This record gives sequence, structure tokens and C-alpha cells, in this order.
Amino acid sequence: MTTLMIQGTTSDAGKSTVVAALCRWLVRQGVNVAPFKPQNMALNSAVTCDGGEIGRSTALQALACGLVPHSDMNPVLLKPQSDRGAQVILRGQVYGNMDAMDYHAFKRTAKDVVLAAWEALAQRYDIVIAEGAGSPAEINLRAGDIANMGFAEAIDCTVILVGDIDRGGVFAQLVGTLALLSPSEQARTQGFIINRFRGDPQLLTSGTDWLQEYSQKPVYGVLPYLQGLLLDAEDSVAHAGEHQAGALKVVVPRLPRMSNHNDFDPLRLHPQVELIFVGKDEPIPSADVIILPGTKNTRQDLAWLIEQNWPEHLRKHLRYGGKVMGICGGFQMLGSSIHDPEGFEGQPGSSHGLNLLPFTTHLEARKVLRQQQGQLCDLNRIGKTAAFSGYEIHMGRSEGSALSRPLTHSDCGSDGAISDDGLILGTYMHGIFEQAEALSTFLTYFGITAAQTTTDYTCHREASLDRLADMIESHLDTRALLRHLKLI
Ligand SMILES: NC(=O)CC[C@H](N)C(=O)O
Repeated sequence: MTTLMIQGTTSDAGKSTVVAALCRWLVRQGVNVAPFKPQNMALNSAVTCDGGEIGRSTALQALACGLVPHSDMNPVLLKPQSDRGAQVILRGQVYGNMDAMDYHAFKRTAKDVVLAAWEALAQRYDIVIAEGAGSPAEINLRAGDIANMGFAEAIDCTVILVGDIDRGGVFAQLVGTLALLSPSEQARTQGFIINRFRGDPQLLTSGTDWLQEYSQKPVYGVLPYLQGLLLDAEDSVAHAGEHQAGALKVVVPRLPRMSNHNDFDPLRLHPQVELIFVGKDEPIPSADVIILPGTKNTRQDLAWLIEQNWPEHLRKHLRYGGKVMGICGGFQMLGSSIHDPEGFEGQPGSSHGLNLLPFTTHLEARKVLRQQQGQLCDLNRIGKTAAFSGYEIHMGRSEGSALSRPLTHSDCGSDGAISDDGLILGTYMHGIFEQAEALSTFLTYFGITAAQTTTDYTCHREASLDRLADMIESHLDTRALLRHLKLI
């Protein structure tokens, strides 16, 4: 069993994508490979086959390997829910809330959890491609580190460093990062990958030659900037795709603790949809549909919405016949109240909801984590239901008369609600736009009269992973890589 760790010179250097690409390429070579990310900080998570949750980027890498995501693949997930505190998820399950200082002290315990999870993978797979977090050159965080070199040293694996040329200064990034590592960390860093290059590769040669000469380490390859790759972006709301004039306008408030914004990727990709995220103090444009996204802190984000004048805007939007949808935390906001007496998401207490649907929500210690498949209700009154798939990640439990007109049905029962006039709907399901049939049903309901055939988001994701593997094949020194992994 060999583990190779991909670390980056900065956050968002493209580590996750490089790991996904390597995973899919190795699968093509017939290798039994799994992804691993010791520690992740993200509000986008996926439900695993063992009933836990992990960061979405690792879940995507699992799919790249042809595997179902498992909690061992990302044993520590930190979900920030305020400026200081985060919910700590260990091997898929909620451990508790901690602030940064508490977590720093807790890292010793977290390290054991990380090592046990890695051990479990190491027994099942021939190659593990591990992903670092942020940069290994954060010297202030090096003591007790489990996310980058602390992990690599503990299991004694090699490292490849990825630098992002698109943001500039890539040679300084790579050389500077290396310089800040200890001699043994430098020694385990076997070489570099330059990511997101656009332009003429010949112009880069003198730089890569210099880097190899200076560091005495190889550049495994220069990866191109891939356009139009929309792949479960983890930390940021990626840019919209091209859309047609007269497209359906969907507006989403960019909640400070928005979770699983990947829910919107299928809409963003659709040429007949213009998806607009509206941030703090930005003017709220008119829209056909407003969707309130999931959030890690429902009450605080609701207070933010109120402060930003959204309730008045929502009421006006509804008066003009616009539609409103809420997903998970956004759904909870549509009810009359949200109670968090134990303070799972911040100060204990209750908040009034937007009062658009008659139901209330209580936050409870038990977190619901499950994959779902079932049928949407007959949204468009055409006498037939549409299949959907999705997943639930929430601590809230809702009840009230609104839930007697549910949006979805599955083996686990019914979920969500639709208002009597059909203008307001809500659901606990994330990923509900992913399946083509569900997406066309929603688009018709939202007002697109002749909805173009929608591609299944799952197929799009598969095609993107294949594109990544092609990129590895054509731009990396794959023989050197195979030698490095002791596969030849
Ligand atoms: N994913 C979500 O939107 C979660 C909603 C809410 N924070 C809960 O835990 O119930």
C-alpha cells in the first residue's frame, strides 16, 4: 500500500481537482485507489454509505475512484457556524461544537482519529491519494498539525506540491513553501505540479527548468486551465455558465453560513436559467424564483436576511406571483418559528420565522444524515410524479399543518411542504435538482414553458471526471508518477 499526499501552496490551488483527476486516471490504469483528506473545513458535505458525512470534495474523489463515499475518507470535518466556532465531525458523526482554541487543544485526539481512519483505508486499497488543506507553510499552525505535513510525517508518505499559476507568482509559491518546511518535510516533497496554466507552454519552460535545477526536484507536469468545469466547488460559489437571453431568473441570497450551495450547480449549468447569488448589501434584483439555501446556522442567517430587508422583498415578490423555495435551513426559515433551546447553532433561544408556511422547527441533538430516493409530488398537475434523488443533513425537525401537503415522498416518508396557492415550497432534500426528471419538473413549475432537455447532473459530473483523467494522461509525466507510486 502506498500513500501519496497532494498539498497546495495556497487554499484553492486546485488540490481537490488534482486529486480527483489522479484518482480517475489511476482507476483507468486498473488501480485499486481511494481518496483521503485528514481534515477539511467546509460547509458542503455529502452523506456517506455508513450514515456519516464528509466534505463534498472528498466524496467527489470517491466517485472518481468508482467508490461510494465513506466516513473514513475524511475523518475530521470542521463546519464553521460562527466566526469563532465550528461543529466538529469525527469519522462522519457530530462530536460537538468547538472554538478555534478548543480545537487546537483537541488536535491530539483528532490525530488518533485521523490515523485510525487512514489505517482502515490502507487495509482496503492499494493506493491512497491524500489531500492536504490550505498550505503546509502555515508555520504558526505546524505544531500538532494533522492536515498537511503533520499527517505526512506521521504515516511517512511522499508529497507532491501543487502551485496555482493563474493567480501569479507560482515559482515564489513553490520555492517559498519548500523553504518553510523542515529538512525531512522537504525531503518527502518529491516534486511539483503547476496548475491552471493558460497560454503558450513554451514560455514556461525556462521557469520550470530553473525550478528543477534550483530545487533538484521534478515538475511532474503543467496542467491547463480547464474551462467550463463545474465540479462540486467546495469553498466558493463558482461563476455562472452561459445562459440564454430571456432565461428564467433564479435569485439566491448568499447567506453567511450557506451550506451545500452545490445544490444550485444543476441550475447554474442550465442554459435557460440565470442564477444570481445576492450578497451583503447588494441590490436584490427582480426574479422568477427566489430560493433560500441551506445554512449551518439557520437563526443567525435568518437574522441576516431580516437585516438585509429580504422579508419585505419576499412579500412583494409573492404579491407579484413570484415563487419562493426553501432548501433545508432555508426551508426552516419559511415556517413560523425556529427553536434551539440547547444552543446547537449559537445562543440558545427561539426566532420567529418568515411565517410563509404554517410549521415550526426544533433543533435536536440527533443529526439526520441519509440518502433519499423517491417521487416529487405532482407539481405541475399533469397527473404524474417525477423521480428525484437527494440527501438530508440537518439537526432540525419540523412539524405543523404545512407538512400535510408534502413536496416529496420516499421510503422514509414524506418531506417538505407546498403552500395552498402553490407559490411557496420547501424541502429538507439537498441535491434535489440533480436528476434530469426532477430538474425538468421544477423548471416547468418555475415557469419555463419549453424546458430544454436537461442533462442529468450525474452524467455531467462523470464527463468532467473523465476530462480530468484525460488531462492527467496528456499533461503529466505519467511514467514518473507510476514509478513514484511503485506501480512500475
Ligand atoms: N443543511 C442545512 O441547511 C441544515 C439546516 C439546519 N442548520 C439544521 O441543522 O437543521
